[in-house]
Amino acid sequence: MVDRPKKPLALATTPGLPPQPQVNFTHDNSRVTASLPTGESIEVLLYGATVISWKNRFGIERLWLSDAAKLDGSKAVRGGIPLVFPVFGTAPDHAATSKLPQHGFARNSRWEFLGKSSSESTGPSDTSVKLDFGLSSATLDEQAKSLWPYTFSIIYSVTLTPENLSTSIVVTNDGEQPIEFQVLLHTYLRIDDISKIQVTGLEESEYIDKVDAASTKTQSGAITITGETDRVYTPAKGPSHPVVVSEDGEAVYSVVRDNLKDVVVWNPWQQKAESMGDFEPKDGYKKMICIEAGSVRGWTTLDPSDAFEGAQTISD
Ligand SMILES: O=P(O)(O)OC[C@H]1O[C@H](O)[C@H](O)[C@@H](O)[C@@H]1O
Repeated sequence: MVDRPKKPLALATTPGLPPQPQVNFTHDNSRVTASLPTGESIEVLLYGATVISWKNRFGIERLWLSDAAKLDGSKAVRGGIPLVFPVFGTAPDHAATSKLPQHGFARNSRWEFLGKSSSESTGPSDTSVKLDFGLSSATLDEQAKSLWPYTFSIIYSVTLTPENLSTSIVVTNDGEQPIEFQVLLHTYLRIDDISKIQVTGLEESEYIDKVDAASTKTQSGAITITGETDRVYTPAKGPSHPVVVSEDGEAVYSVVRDNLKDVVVWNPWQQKAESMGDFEPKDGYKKMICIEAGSVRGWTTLDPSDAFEGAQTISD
């Protein structure tokens, strides 16, 4: 049988109104996909609301996803953009989150798909699409609820435009006691060759070096990756100052943050990649770098009825 290209889903038009932007969209029990008239596309699993694919208009994948990543809900996805909430790593000394698994429950929970909206300003060439996902104490599974018994709701929005991908999180405290949390957008960016990578935008910033006894250091110059790297930066420049990943001197990604004060830079390198059962191929560490926007040094306190919003925009 010959594989025919799928026909774009034409959205209904109403006489008198301009035609709706044409976004190709699918939604089933496990994932949501969308693509723009200009060719860019995204794929999001309901498990963890994990973005597992972001392709540019030429169909080239921008996110790294392990060949051995579990996509069936049995384990957090190794790759894409897992969402870390309400704890980064583990926090044995922080009573409220001490019982939670590494990186919390958001990446292991099944999210609800709340809907999509698309918009255009001048025509199909600038159509964008936003997908909204929800997780709350009402939909959280019993086990996670028993480990973190707060009343909350989260809306996570993934917006694709021809120029960039944005992910934003809004956490609301619907309960009667303050909530303390950490949050991180754990983005695995796909690159060609780690030895040619430079990360700029974090010069003069203080960081915690997790591979050197959590010592505090100050970045001098651009970051290059020559071994296992696991650092929590608190950027010296504001969130709108981009963190740029360059390959062979050419900027390949730029990450701008909104209300996310920290940036984690992670590459497991050879030995750690070997030790992770779901990391394939084993030399895949040469093809990825995690630039993770979040708020993970200390805790964000959310009073009853308050909401926190944080976002990142990645341009390629
Ligand atoms: O293996 P995971 O639980 O997905 O964590 C993967 C990595 O996430 C972050 O980048 C942390 O800083 C690392 O210490 C951790 O190894």
